[in-house]
Amino acid sequence: MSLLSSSRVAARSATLPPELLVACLHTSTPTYIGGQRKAGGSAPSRTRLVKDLKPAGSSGKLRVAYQREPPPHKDRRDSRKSDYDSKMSQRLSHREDARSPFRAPTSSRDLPSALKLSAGPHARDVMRNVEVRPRDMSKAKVVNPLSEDFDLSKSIAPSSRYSEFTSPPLMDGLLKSVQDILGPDAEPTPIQALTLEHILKAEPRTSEERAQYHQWLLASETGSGKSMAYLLPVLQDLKLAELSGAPRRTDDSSVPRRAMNPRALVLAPTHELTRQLAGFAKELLHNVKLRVVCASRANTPSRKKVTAAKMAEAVMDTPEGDVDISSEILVRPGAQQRPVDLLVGTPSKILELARGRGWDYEQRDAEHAREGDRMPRRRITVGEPEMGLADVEWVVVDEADVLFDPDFQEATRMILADISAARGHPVPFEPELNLTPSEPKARFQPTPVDYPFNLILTSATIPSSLAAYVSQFHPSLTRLASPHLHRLPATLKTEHFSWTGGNRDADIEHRLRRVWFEDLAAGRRPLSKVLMFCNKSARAENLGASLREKGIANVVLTRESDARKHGSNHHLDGFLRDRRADEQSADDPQPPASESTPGAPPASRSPTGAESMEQLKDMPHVMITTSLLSRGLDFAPDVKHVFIVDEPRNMVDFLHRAGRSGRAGEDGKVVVFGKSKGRGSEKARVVRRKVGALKA
Ligand SMILES: Nc1ncnc2c1ncn2[C@@H]1O[C@H](COP(=O)(O)OP(=O)(O)OP(=O)(O)O)[C@@H](O)[C@H]1O
Repeated sequence: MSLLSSSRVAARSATLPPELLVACLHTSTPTYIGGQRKAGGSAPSRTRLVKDLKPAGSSGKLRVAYQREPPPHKDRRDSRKSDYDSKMSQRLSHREDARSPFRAPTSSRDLPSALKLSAGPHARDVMRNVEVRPRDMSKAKVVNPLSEDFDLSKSIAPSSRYSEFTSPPLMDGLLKSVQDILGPDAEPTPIQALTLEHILKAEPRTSEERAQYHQWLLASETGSGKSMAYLLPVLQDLKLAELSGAPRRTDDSSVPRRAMNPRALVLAPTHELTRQLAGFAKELLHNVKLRVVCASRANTPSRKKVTAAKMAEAVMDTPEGDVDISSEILVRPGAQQRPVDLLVGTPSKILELARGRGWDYEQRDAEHAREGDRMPRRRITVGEPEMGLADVEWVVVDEADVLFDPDFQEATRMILADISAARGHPVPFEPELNLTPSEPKARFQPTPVDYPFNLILTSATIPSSLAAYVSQFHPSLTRLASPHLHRLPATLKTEHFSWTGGNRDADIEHRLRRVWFEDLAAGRRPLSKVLMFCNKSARAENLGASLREKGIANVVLTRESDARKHGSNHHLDGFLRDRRADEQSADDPQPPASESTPGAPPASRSPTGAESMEQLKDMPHVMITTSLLSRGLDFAPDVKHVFIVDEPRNMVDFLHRAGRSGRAGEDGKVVVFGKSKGRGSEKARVVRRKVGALKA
């Protein structure tokens, strides 16, 4: 029986007993390798598409469950450590440039339409919730694709007790900063209410409390204020400890003296995000002095990077105790090294600072090989540890589903293990992580890891890989979740745009111009900015060139873009949220709303905003990127539209891409392009149903 036959089986299943049906599928499951169909189930398979077909409940519906087998880790280990940053970029810019070995075949006419969506690493998340009715395949009902991965009922939901940023529990300085940033009437979002209630301490912790460590998972939809939710309790704890004179481990002369000695670390997957997070932490600390350093100097090759010792000295050289990462680090010989409070960086950068340059010897090995060096391949000595980790009491892993995904969890866990060792409580570290319990579920015993510091994991999506990691290694972790997790923000509208069948770039241009015509008609100024997501870098470049030819200025940003190499976020200027610009515009008089549209919302000013279509030739209002920029970045409120130009590979990526707009209660719209008629249109219909299932 071929897979076509999932549909035919489905159609005939009403007459088959379920056990027979399942057995029948299990014995003859076809397998697919790299898109090639192999006969039977005997070939060694990485991707197994059909796992089970069984009746769901009493409705008589059949439910198709799909499973992706994990990749053999060994194959990827060799390259894993080399150039982590570029791989992270690759990974984020999507899993898409390289054909995933887990892709489902897209050509087989026999496949049920739901299977024809190409499958990325989260294929299982996307696929497995398609319920197929025996008699009508076209009306397959889709439930939220992520709802099964993370059981919201096991999480703590927000209560009404912390519905205000009051003081206490928030210290005055932080409260003032929050009000400066969000306005005097700001109220905590649900995830912030949860962290105020469960993580934030109003009084300095006693020495007994300081010896007990906790783990939390913060899960809430995009744009719901998770950064502030974790920064407030961490910064307050650091300040209270400082004020109460709580001892640091490095006060003990037996602990080796090293550079920086941060008390808290925030890990994030991209340099752009680390810079934005560090900037945000500094804003929160406007009235409470603590030292925040961003460790990012972009994706420059390892040998050009600054060392922990140089950074520590540079921290001394600036009045705010802050490093200007865009300038060269000046070393002042003999400068006293004062400790840092909060360090924000990518895992690779933090490892480089902590272990010393050259920790990732495999990268150097690869460089030697590239340069034609005939030296025998050898393991290059790992540098001396430079940055002290003994004082780290807090670690936040932002975008935890990326940093604990199978490709990157090793570097992340390596940092956690290094900190534990530096704090005198080493934990076992296995480079390979097996998240699949070998024992039957009933006998499966989790293997908890007790890190000697407080750990916060946070993400807008908790896919099965992260859920499995958490259950296995942190079974007692406290789950704080917003009730809207795995949903699109309520203020984000969705639209499905159908390709006309002609030139697709022309279709995109047409839709783009409509955005601005609508703005003009409604008297909205400046004109909206648009963020476009493509699946491949080359596609992004081509689309950018095509729009430029039509007189639409745009910025293309992919992992190869030179603009990313300068160690600052200037390449994102005009698109990222910039509060200083917002404040300036608030001081400016507002232009009157168009007379032709009485009642139109007041227009806002932006230093980079175009007021007319003519200005769009010179002023980029379009940013074209891959999923590289889909994670965590807080785009400006005038980024009112997100265009998903290529079919989303999975719903996790879709949520993050779409969530760059409609943030913090702002209006936004996500436009999903797809085919509505003819061959291939079934894919778009499936996407449409899945997107519908994500609506708030
Ligand atoms: N209580 C609040 N009220 C209004 N706006 C808020 C509040 N808290 C945070 N914000 C704003 O919401 C925006 C989004 O916040 P943030 O980037 O932390 O979201 P996030 O949940 O981390 O999103 P993502 O999942 O995309 O990373 C920021 O501009 C922030 O200033």
